[in-house]
Amino acid sequence: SHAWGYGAQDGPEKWAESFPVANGPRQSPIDIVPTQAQHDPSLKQLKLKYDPATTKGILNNGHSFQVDFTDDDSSSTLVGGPVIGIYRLRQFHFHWGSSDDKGSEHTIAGTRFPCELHLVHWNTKYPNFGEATSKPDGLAVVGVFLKVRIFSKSISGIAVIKLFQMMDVLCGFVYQIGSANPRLQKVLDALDDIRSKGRQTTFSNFDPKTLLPATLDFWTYEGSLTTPPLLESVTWIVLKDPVSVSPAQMAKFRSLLFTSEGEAPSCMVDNFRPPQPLKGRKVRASFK
Ligand SMILES: NS(=O)(=O)c1ccc(C(=O)NCc2ccc(F)cc2F)cc1
Repeated sequence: SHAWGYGAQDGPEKWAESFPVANGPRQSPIDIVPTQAQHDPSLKQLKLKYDPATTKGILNNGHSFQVDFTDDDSSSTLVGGPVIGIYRLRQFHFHWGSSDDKGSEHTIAGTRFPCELHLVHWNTKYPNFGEATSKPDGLAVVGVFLKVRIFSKSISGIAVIKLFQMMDVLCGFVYQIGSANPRLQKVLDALDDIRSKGRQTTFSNFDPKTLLPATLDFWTYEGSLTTPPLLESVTWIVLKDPVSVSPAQMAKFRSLLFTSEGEAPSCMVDNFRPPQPLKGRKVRASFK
């Protein structure tokens, strides 16, 4: 059966048994080595136009949770960057770890982030998402790293931290200075209603643009879905700049379950595939 997961019996090391493309020439994710990426001045600016009214709902699919969008018109699209044509937003979802030292799928020179956001788009030259998933230029996924920051302000903040740490020693109290991402919070607040696999709830009027960093500098390469069926149909667009997330917000991701109600509960954590062989592929950078 095609049942797959992230455990020892059904995880990424076992996927090739049911999905032989797992050992294909353009698998994702990969380790991105910035010094080996080539700046390509012909890459266009990435243009993301999202209409919050296309937000359809939020679902725990047993591997991650996703926010789905209506894609029967081109209200929410990706154009430019490395792609030709118009790609429609289908859904976004995340991959995360059981602790802050892992969780992302792509890595940057071996650095792993606690979480990675994927915004999934499909090429409107094909009739629908399902058709597009089997074409070499069918999908475009924007990857965004989430980074836990203790303090997101300037260097003076570090001085403040030093002061607090001294005070900390003196007063023995623990503080957590703003690293929470307020835009992410609306998504995380919906998770209480979709704790188990198969649960879905209403979710509306959300603009995914609010989850993106200030600059859309990116690396791009030709790859695949990072979960079975691992189809080699994705143009990956991985943003250079991370967005912030707090430890408390990470705990919220980790409160979800892989399992359905009634099954023995299994925490939804470490739902990431490790980096795959580059096999001669070139990674291009949109920035110097
Ligand atoms: N993590 S990722 O961004 O690479 C990713 C994005 C989408 C999917 C997906 O839609 N899978 C289900 C699915 C649904 C329909 C279909 F035709 C094919 C298909 F893979 C899987 C992985």
